[in-house]
Amino acid sequence: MARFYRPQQRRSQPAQALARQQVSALDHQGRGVVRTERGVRFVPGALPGEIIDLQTQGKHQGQLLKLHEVSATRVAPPCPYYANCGGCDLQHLELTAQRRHKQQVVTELLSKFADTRAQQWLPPLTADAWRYRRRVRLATHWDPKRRQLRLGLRAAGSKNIVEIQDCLIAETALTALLAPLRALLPKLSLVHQLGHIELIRAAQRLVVLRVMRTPTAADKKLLREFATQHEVSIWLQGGDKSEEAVPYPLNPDEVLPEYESLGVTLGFMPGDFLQAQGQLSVAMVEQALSLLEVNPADKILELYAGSGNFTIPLAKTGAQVTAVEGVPSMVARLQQNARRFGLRVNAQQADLEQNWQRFDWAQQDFNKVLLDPARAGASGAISEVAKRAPQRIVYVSCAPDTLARDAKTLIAAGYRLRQAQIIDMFPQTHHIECLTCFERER
Ligand SMILES: C[S@@+](CC[C@H](N)C(=O)[O-])C[C@H]1O[C@@H](n2cnc3c(N)ncnc32)[C@H](O)[C@@H]1O
Repeated sequence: MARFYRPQQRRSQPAQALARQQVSALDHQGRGVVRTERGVRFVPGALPGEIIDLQTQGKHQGQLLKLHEVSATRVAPPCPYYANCGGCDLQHLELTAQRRHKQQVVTELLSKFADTRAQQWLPPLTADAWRYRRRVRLATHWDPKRRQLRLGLRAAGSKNIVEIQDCLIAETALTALLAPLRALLPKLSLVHQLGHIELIRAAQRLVVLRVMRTPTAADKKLLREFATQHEVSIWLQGGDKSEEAVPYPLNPDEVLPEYESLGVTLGFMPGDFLQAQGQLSVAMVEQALSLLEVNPADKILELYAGSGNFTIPLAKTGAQVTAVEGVPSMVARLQQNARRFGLRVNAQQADLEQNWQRFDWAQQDFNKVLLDPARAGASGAISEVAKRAPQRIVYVSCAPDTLARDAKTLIAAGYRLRQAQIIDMFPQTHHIECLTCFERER
């Protein structure tokens, strides 16, 4: 019989209490950094300058046990679910300090990974710090014995559901639906086959139910009554279709939902990407166009275009725009949105991490590029962009670590980082959105 080498199971380290430790910094995930005698510990909830007791967890984590000296930037977290939910993991830090921290994180990562710094930091672009999210994903669990529904948010880094009556970062138009949903869902025959539920507030209010089977006629009747009573549009996703199933409206004559971009109203589908905050998204698009200094003579390549949030305002300036997006249905929506305004946009579907030689659109010249990738960044795409040597590049990022990695490629290709700016899209959380503008020097 064949014999295989079996590596020994790594022993987990026993937890240890460490007294009176100094917190030296905040890391890019908003955790306090403590340099103990036996290595660095990352402690959620701890702030720089504080003296704390902590309990070690695993190899590098720590749990905050007691505060001895408290930072002047600490505030009482207003959310009643703060201790269990973990979603708004910076709400114990005063708002201006949160914004300062985010700028510092981007500065440090750019310096560490790209050996560069912004020639100019613009003041953070801000809007409401609470009640700002226009999209909330709720988890559900049905206990058939007790006939009880759990409806809430998934605790950070866990599958546990934290039942909530309110969420202080979600728009009230969405949280107002929590109690009515709690009353409705147990009446549905498919309650035990419910997945997550998404609440969206764009021009309309939407409730998107992930269901593992098609609702019965009685379910549909209840859902329609709910839709009328609460003035929401209900969409269903899943049923007997695949994971990738596109949401479909409960009422077949439902119009396409809409959201606001800069000076335009655009159509989208519930499964499409939508920026977290409405008002700030519009301001961000305006700022990106301003940094790009768009004019009608420009030939612009826009990458990770979604349903056209930046594309349509770009094309409205009279510039020639080629917009590339990976998800085919979003490309179709982008084309629809361009037609809505009688604009000519060269909308293309492509996986931007593939070799660009095979893409016809990539063989043209562009003098400016705007890109807004997902958290993974644009490691393959950014090299292709650099090879084409556009004069100016505006990079919108929701992950400063991948931004810093990609910035390294641009700096090596002869670009300088002219401007950077924090977009405070996710206040109370460690998540960072940031605008950067690169210019070719040589
Ligand atoms: C942060 S969203 C930005 C969307 C749009 N700019 C907006 O403001 O609504 C990133 C987009 O990149 C797309 N995407 C992610 N990876 C991609 C890839 N490898 N190739 C092409 N598109 C991709 C996603 O589908 C998503 O629409």
